[in-house]
Amino acid sequence: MRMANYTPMIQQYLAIKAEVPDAFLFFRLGDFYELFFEDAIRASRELEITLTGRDGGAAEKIPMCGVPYHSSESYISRLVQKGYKVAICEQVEDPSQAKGVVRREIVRIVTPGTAMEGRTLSETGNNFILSLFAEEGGYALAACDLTTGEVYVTHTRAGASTILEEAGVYAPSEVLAPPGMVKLVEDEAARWPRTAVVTAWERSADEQAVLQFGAARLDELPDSSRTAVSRLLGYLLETQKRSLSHLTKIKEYETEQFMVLDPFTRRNLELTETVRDRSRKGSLLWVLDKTVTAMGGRMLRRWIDKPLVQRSKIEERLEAVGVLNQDLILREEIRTALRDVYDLERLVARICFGTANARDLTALRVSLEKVPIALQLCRESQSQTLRALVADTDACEDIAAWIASAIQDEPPVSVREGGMIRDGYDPHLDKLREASTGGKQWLAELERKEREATGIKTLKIGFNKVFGYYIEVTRANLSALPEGKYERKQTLANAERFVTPELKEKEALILEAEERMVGLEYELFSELRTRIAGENLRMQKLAEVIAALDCLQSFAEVSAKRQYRKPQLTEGFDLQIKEGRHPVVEAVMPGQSFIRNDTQLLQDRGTMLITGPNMAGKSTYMRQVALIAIMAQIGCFVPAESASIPVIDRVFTRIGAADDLIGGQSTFMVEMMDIRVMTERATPRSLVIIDELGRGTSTGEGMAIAQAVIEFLHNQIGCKTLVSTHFHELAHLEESLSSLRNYSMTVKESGEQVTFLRKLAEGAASTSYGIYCARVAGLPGEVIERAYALLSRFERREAELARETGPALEAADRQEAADNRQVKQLSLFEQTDDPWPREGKLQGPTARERAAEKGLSPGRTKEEDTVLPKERAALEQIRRTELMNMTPLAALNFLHELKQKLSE
Ligand SMILES: Nc1ncnc2c1ncn2[C@@H]1O[C@H](COP(=O)(O)OP(=O)(O)OP(=O)(O)O)[C@@H](O)[C@H]1O
Repeated sequence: MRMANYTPMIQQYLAIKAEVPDAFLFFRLGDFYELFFEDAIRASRELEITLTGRDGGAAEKIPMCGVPYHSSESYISRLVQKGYKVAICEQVEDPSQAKGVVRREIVRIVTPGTAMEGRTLSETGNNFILSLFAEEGGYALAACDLTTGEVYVTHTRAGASTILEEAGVYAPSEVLAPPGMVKLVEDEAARWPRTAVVTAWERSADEQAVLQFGAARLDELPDSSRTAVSRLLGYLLETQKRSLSHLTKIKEYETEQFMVLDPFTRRNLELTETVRDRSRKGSLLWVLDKTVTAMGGRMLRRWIDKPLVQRSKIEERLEAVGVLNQDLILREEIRTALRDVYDLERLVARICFGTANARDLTALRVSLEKVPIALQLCRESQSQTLRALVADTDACEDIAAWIASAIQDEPPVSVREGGMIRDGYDPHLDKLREASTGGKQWLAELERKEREATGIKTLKIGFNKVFGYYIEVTRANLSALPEGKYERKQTLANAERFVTPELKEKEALILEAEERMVGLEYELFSELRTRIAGENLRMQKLAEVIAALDCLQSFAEVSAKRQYRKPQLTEGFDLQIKEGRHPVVEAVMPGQSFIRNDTQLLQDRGTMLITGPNMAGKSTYMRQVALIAIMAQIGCFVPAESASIPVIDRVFTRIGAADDLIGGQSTFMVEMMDIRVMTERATPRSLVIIDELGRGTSTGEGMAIAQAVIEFLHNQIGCKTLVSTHFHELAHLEESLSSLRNYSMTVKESGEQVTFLRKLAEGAASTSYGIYCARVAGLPGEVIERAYALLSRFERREAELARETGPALEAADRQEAADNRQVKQLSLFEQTDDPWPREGKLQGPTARERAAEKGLSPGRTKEEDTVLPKERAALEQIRRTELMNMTPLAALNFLHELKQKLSE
């Protein structure tokens, strides 16, 4: 690009654009923001706006597109929502005063993590920007929501995966990372619930950090956390280019202070959004959220994201929920008072940011006026927790009074056109107002006098922006106007407009008063806004109390509405639930149709192996146990008649296999990686849930892996474990693993009909009803009959074979297991830094290989010798196919293929 040829303005553009190569530059030109060159081409595509060209001094026209200044916000937020950054470049001097090109500067860079308004923000969710930092032996994370002023920081020695896992909990929209970590973060971010822009960033703002948070506070933080905060602030200041006075408080926490829930578990349990369409509806949050304030809604989500592990803290919450649950009137009064409380956190942030208008101040006043009622209700309540929560709370009544005395009840949106400040607030403003009102009276009087003097009844005095005040006379009456005194200003179709020296003189006075009034109002408003901004810490504290109160009442409300019961927290091992229900499945089912089930995970029976056909309710049951534990630890009542829950340090789930295809890895590989993480991290205080382990590989291998994993969890870790499997052959484990118990989801068979009872019973299921499911899915009778015939033949063969070779095989297996268990299991889940363990390590010898070594042929039975190979293949295909996951069309195609193969 040859700069020399460009006009001075384009040269200015290029110089500014060089400062922000990774952002769209919105370049202010009069009433438009213009984009040029590559930015224009891309923006026209992204925003669907017309691309034009402009002469810029070079031979070819420069690509250009633009958006009007007054509607720019929606365009900016559309780009930001798509993950782009937008730099806003304004004219910073009065064009009429400028010599040469008007001076322009970037006044703010809006990025996904720093958007203060627009569609990027949801009212019920935070918008976090994260800063990660790594140094030898430690990792730190600082998180900030600029719209609410929250800043959190944590650090860990546990490794990158722990900090990345923690990062995911924030569902950030933007992450700053040291250049060396960017790739790692991007890979991890692919699993997060929302898209995050990852920026390489290393510039710190150490001095500003001291000013912002105080040296003493920063000194308390570990070095790595301090750097993460400082870099975050550096980025915020560089992009926002303004005061961030609402960022004052850093909240530090340890990851171990909360129950650990890895990203898979969060998703699988559908804590805040569903797996299928990522909607809030259908999630645990959706059921539990009865909050009435925006900040309560956000806090509830954080509570669900981070269940507590400190029993006393959980019990504090449960105590308040208990009182509010019992006392309907108190709960209703609190809800009513809170309903009128606006989003204090975001109001305060806008006030500090300097973007709040008079309506925001009114909203703050209305909110603050309701707060004392809510606080008083808590103070007088039976709940120790509620009383402690509000004990030292400052209701900020003085701030409400300031606003009440200054701001009109219904002020305009604009802060530049007056009409915001009350009479009596400022003597000078009152004087100007009097002058202006006096002037208007004078005009009315003049109109009356002129009508009298001329005898023209329709004569009137009006105002427009170009000519100011004028006297208007219709054409028909012009002749009645005396000569000399009236100066013609404007001619309309059937009227003429005049001015008189007297009118001109008064006009100057009136307009000057109005201009000064508007200016003065803005000054008074800004001064008040700044004064309130200075009190942000007090208001942020209050907002937090209100949010917590809202969450507690929300738990109480939902617990009362859905007949949840208070769980008993314990320090022991045993987890017992009587008549438990799944909170979400129950909520979407009509009436009382959800079938309740008990759970007993005790010291001597801590592993439940659940068999049962597809659709019997195994997954629902296992999730229900995890959700009840989580609900208890966030301090909510639980959907059960009674529940005794030991504090659980981590819930690990592996549920469902179809939707975890990341980076081209097979579902099975993903499953094995998850299992590896689990074997590394689970402790005796963990709850492990594994659904359909090993279904992604061949039956023999799948079963072998399932058994090895169950044995490992049972023998090496001793955690509470729920496993569902379609390998009903695994039921024999009950004999060798002392704490394992078989359960099944019962079904009722009558004739050819199978009814799912959804009731858990002790003992294993005898069959998996796969072919029954195939029938329900609509496969033709011919195939079903053939499948049943083959199955019974296989079962006969199996029984015969077991009689013939069973004792020898079992003895060989037992011997081999005894010899190799330790070695194999350890190599299977060997701790390694390699995130993708090599296949050899994962799989171990197959049943077939082992059998071959021993000269046996368990994988190739007599059945295989008697059944035609193509029938065998077809049968295997039916066995492996997940019919319930198929569309009717896919099932039909599948059938068609089968039939073709069989008739070949
Ligand atoms: N306790 C219950 N009471 C009433 N309905 C239930 C219950 N449990 C499950 N269901 C219903 O049964 C359906 C199937 O349950 P679930 O997915 O848990 O079965 P599953 O045994 O895990 O089957 P699959 O192995 O095919 O995943 C659920 O969608 C739910 O509607």
